[in-house]
Amino acid sequence: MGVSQRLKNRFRKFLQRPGTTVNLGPLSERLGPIEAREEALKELDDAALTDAARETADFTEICAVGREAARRTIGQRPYDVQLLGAMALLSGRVAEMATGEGKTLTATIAAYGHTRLGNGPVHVLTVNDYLARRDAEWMEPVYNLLGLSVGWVTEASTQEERREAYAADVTYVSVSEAGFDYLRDQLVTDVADRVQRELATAIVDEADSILIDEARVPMVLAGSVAVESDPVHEAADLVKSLRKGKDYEVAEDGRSVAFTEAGLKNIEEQLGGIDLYADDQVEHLSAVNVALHAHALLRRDVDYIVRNGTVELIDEMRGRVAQRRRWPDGLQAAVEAKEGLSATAEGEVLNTITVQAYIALYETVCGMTATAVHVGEQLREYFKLEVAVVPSNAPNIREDDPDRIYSAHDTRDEALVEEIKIAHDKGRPVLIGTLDVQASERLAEQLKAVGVPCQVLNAKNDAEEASIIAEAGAVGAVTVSTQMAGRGVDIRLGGSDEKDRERVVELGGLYVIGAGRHDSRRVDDQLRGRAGRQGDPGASVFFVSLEDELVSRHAGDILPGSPRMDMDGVVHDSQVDYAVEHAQRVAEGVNHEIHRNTWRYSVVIEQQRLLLAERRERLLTSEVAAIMLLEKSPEKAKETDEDVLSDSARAIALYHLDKLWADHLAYLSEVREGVHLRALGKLDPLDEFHRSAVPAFQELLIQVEARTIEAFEEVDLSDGWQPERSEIVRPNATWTYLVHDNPFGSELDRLIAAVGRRLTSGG
Ligand SMILES: Nc1ncnc2c1ncn2[C@@H]1O[C@H](COP(=O)(O)OP(=O)(O)OP(=O)(O)O)[C@@H](O)[C@H]1O
Repeated sequence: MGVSQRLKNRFRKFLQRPGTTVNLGPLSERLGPIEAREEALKELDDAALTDAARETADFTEICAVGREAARRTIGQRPYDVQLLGAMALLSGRVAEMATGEGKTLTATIAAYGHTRLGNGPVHVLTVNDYLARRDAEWMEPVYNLLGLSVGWVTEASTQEERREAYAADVTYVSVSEAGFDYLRDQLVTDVADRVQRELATAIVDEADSILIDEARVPMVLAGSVAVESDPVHEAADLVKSLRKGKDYEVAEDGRSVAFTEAGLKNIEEQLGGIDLYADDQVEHLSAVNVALHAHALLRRDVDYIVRNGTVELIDEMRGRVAQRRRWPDGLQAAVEAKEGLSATAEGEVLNTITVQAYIALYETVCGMTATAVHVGEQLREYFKLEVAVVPSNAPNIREDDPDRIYSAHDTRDEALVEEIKIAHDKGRPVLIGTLDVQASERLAEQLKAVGVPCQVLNAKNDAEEASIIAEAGAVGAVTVSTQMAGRGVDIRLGGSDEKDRERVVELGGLYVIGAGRHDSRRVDDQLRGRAGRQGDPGASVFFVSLEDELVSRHAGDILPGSPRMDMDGVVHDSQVDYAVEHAQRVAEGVNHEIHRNTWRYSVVIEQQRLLLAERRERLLTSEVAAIMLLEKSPEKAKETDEDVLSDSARAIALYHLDKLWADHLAYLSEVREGVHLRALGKLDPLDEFHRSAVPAFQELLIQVEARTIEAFEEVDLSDGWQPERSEIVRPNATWTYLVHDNPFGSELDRLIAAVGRRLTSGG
């Protein structure tokens, strides 16, 4: 039986797998013809191969040529499953491929293919700068032999470097840098200042993470304006002296906190005897509520760390510092105040777009990840993307043990340390995934106490994390990592050079232990996937405590009072197993609901953005503004020199369009918060939002014209067009950031909750 036949048999099994929505059968039929081309392509010299690469526009030939180019340049002949993945990407799917299957090379063949199919330029969107650069540099020889240029962008790239990178056929860039570049390009007043070309094809790496988990994250471009004093910052001092249980109560789920009557009175007195619920005290009420949240619910070293005098957020999903992320402004300031730091400049928001809306701007989207099936439905709902499950190259022989569940943290931690020590004493490499930085550090201490040295990979040393994780498979290595730190880096058995591979194989391969289940099964699966790559031996297990936040928050009420345990304190109780699974499902459901809600609100904004972008493009690249002025302000327009009219009309119209859009975005976010108040009056908040957003946008379009005419009539054009003499002052400095999820809902949600509590308690 030939290789292709064996693979076909395995594919057949795969095609029956539930959740597989795309039939890979027809694509796998091409593997034979691809292989049949191999010998002939090997005969070609490099120049002839490049010529061949430039000629084809057919899946079979694209894969055959791509395979030969990879073999020749980086010495890796793409496996059949990689070609199958590449074809899935070429047909606009999300390919699910296990960790270590070689998605980087798969994406390269797909990127090449997309350019051949006329879908270029191609952006490969990564989760971080490190991977953008690494993958572009690694794959460059392959691209070059295929006759393509490749570029990469990181946060440190200059304008010129960015423009050059985007001019390449294929560009590797983190999704946030790409989004920021888009936002900046939307504000240029000269076409030549743009860095990106059209958004044609996006190949999304770690697709579930970017398309689902990060989807609702707004990317923000702000311009410098003076920092105003922030009442929230002042409120931080007020809440410092409050005590839990007396002045405030934290809800069991740890996600909300409310003042007690005594606490409120205390605050009201400190504020000089005001009534916080009086109509004119809304700002104070909201400020002290936010301050209380920062004080009582956000934990240093779990939710954020303080480094170099600033608050840096820890990304819940990845457990590492989220670069340049902020909470919504009030909350960020409250946490800064809590830590005694001065508030960072806030600036005026010039433009913002969510990751999801940015991705939607591409003509063609496809992606790859190890964990797509679980979010298959959402990928279809939000991006019309289907998942294609690509079988692994070698069968997965990793042993996934059932969870070990303990009733309390103490017993769990003891057992966990013991388990690590036993494996370590034999020399078996162990990778432990913890839920947060604090847990990592606590575990490291506990391991040290029993004489087990370990490497801690967390938010605080992310610069080195790639090289540390690369060695996590070495003999005796113990690596403690917060969730997905170091993602995308290969863990080879026996160390990165595979020096002691045989010994580690004998020991059973990499042992992955989760110190608690994550909020999503996908993240658990990603952790497990660290072991058992390419048919390597390996094992995984999760050590769960019933005191873990996930379990107590979402399944506290269905846990049996006294679960059955064995002598070692391990719980053996089907009801408990069920509760743990249930807790994770609930957490996933909550996240999905939040995502859907944000999305429903953003649909109308995104339609408006597209309309506005079209209008802006016309202003920027044609004479529509001048023509409009000739009609609406004929006297002055006619007596103005043609070039001066063209320049001034364009600049003035663009300025007002951008300014009005920024104001519109601010207005919409106010409306969005405000509509929740109206929700109390039983109106549908989404309808209400539309009722405000639609006319406001129509008004904006009218205003752009009106203000342009007005400004044109006022400006002195006697010495030509001199922007500095006009009212047009564009921000001289801009910066970008991501808005982190507000973990507690919007400020107004909380306010309503607080008001609601007060009403229901008869206050
Ligand atoms: N066809 C091939 N032949 C030999 N080695 C390969 C081949 N394809 C990929 N590799 C190697 O496999 C390793 C994993 O590749 P890669 O990092 O692209 O995997 P991945 O699927 O992206 O994994 P992750 O999910 O961790 O990001 C790399 O070291 C790469 O060099």
